[in-house]
Amino acid sequence: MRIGLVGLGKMGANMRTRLRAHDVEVVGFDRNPDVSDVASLDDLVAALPAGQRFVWVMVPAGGPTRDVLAQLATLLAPGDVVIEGGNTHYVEDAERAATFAEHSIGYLDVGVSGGVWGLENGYGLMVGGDAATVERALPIFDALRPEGPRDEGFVHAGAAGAGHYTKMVHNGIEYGLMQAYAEGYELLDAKDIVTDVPGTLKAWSRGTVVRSWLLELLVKALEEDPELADISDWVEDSGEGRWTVDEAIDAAIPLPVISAALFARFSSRQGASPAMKAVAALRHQFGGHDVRPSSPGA
Ligand SMILES: O=C(O)[C@H](O)[C@@H](O)[C@H](O)[C@H](O)COP(=O)(O)O
Repeated sequence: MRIGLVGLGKMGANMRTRLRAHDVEVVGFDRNPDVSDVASLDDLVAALPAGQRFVWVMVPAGGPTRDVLAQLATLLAPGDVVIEGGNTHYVEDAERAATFAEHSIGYLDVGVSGGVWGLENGYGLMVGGDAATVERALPIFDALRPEGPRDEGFVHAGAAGAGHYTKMVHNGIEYGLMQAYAEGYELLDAKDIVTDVPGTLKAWSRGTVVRSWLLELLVKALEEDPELADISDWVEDSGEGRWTVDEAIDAAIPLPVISAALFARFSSRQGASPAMKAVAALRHQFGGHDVRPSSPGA
């Protein structure tokens, strides 16, 4: 089997390597000529058999993905299939699938988890789209997913959008889990009677109820930098957590843990908190309680 792969950044380049190692021929295109197999998207499309093409798109979500999909819509032929593997907001998928369907081009949305470790461990895959198209693409998914039973690492989760929806919820859970481990780490670190924090976390990685891959990664991070001295406390977010919380609000489903984890990231970016200044000012107003002077620049 031979497929096209658009986007050869951190994720796409590793996926190309894994696909090739599993006997899937890959024609990769990236705007960076140093990593690209072909000079243009047109060349990628020309290198694949018309009507049987699979083109996996792995470029940043939002504008870059939309641009590539718009170009593919003009280049592909009936029978071809587009697989969109970025961290796209699921609300975009149904319309895209319908637009491609008007040209008899298949469209699958795929949530891809595993980060830079996916090359070695395989990628967790969550797929949305129609069953016949998913069936046709199974050899690609089988090459990318972890070794072992297909249903432990791959799911056809439902209709168009279900792949990105399930990845969104997965990422919301990821926010909550990371926050819980991080808070536990801080509490351990603050206690003088606990003299081996990294050792405690490492010990938890086998046998305990809270063992997990994220915990192993925290142990690894502390082995590399025991005080996390080289890492600032600023935490970005790429949108998945916000979409998860938006979705919960729409459905009136309480998500206290995931929301708190999202808001903790926002707090991480505030040098000084206007809200907490206001709380201190109010305590001072009604109770005459002491306030601390602000430090310069805060
Ligand atoms: O499952 C995964 O492999 C990760 O979730 C991956 O997709 C990526 O690292 C996150 O999207 C980062 O998301 P935030 O920037 O929102 O933390």
